[in-house]
Amino acid sequence: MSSVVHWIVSPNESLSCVVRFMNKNVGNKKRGSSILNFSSGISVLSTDIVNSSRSSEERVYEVILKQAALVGEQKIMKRGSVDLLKHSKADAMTNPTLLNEAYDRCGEVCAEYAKTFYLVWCRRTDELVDGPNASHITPMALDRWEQRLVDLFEGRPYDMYDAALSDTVSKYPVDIQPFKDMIDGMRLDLKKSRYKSFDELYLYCYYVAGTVGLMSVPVMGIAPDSKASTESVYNSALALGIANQLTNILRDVGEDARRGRIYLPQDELQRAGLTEEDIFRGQVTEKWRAFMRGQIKRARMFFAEAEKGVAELNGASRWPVLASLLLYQQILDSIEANDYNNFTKRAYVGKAKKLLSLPMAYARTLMRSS
Ligand SMILES: CC(C)=CCC/C(C)=C/CC/C(C)=C/CC/C(C)=C/COP(=O)(O)OP(=O)(O)O
Repeated sequence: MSSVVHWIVSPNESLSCVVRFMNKNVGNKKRGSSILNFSSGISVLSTDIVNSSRSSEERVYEVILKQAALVGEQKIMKRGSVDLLKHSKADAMTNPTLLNEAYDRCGEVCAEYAKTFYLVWCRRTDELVDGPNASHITPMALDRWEQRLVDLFEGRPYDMYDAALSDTVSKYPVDIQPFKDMIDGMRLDLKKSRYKSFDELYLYCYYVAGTVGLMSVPVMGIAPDSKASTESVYNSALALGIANQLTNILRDVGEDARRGRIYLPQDELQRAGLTEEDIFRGQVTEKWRAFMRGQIKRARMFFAEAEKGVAELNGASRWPVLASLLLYQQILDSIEANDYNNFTKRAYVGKAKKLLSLPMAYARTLMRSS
């Protein structure tokens, strides 16, 4: 059995969102005060890969504001005692047996693939560009996938998995934008294998992972007694996605280079006196260690930002989120323990450490809620 804890966000909506830990393989602040600070001193440039003069962070913050507004609207609707379920967009799935089966199927997918954290729709999107058929994937296929997304948001799911998500988005204040942005991330991945600056890399991390945080919070819910602004909670959720993705990137430098990809800011590599050839050669030098120290420091800053938001989530979500944060963060420790050899040694967190993270996370969430 690979998983010790299997957490489901909401008891009956059992699964458009599932967190799994312990897999055998797993080797009212406003913007400006937080995320911007992470990158300052490293590089906040206005280089934009989406043909706009806005910086990536501004682009992402607009999505957060839209999401926060949606939560506000839902509160007003509830106060006006409108039964959201009665007005559900998901007319196609009024059959509860079918719907339960749809959620069960999603559960099976999670049980099969999830290592740390998992959303079925995200997995399927990722599979399009990273799965066995990835070499045949075209921008047109991604366009069709996006149309399917729009359809399911409008209550016209295409299959069982879509039906579960369609049901969930009809019941929670979930905005479609992060989902669309994730597909944009896949489009980007098809054509781009280098990142000029951290600003470019940040946008990529938002597309493929920050979006996951934004999709999750409306379902997890913010604690009713939370004093934090909705934006600040979304900001932390975004930070967790970014932190996880940066960690993933740092863990997989060698593996990615063997696929001809370098997900590291080129300007920072240059400043560290490193060339692409150094990465393809994969030698751990003093320059590489110094560069990696800076990258790890930045990833940890995003984890710290994320942690601030955990206490603001609904009680049931705090522990699994914090546990997943602590687990993933330890991959950074493991890169250090490997003396920064992320070319040929895979950084992973051992079972004992993983097991220990669970009660630690539990104790910390108890301390916060008391
Ligand atoms: C902190 C607050 C307020 C809320 C939490 C919001 C959430 C749930 C954010 C999670 C974001 C997330 C998990 C993004 C995915 C990033 C990522 C790199 C996932 C990799 O997952 P796996 O594929 O299981 O990992 P491995 O590649 O290590 O196997």
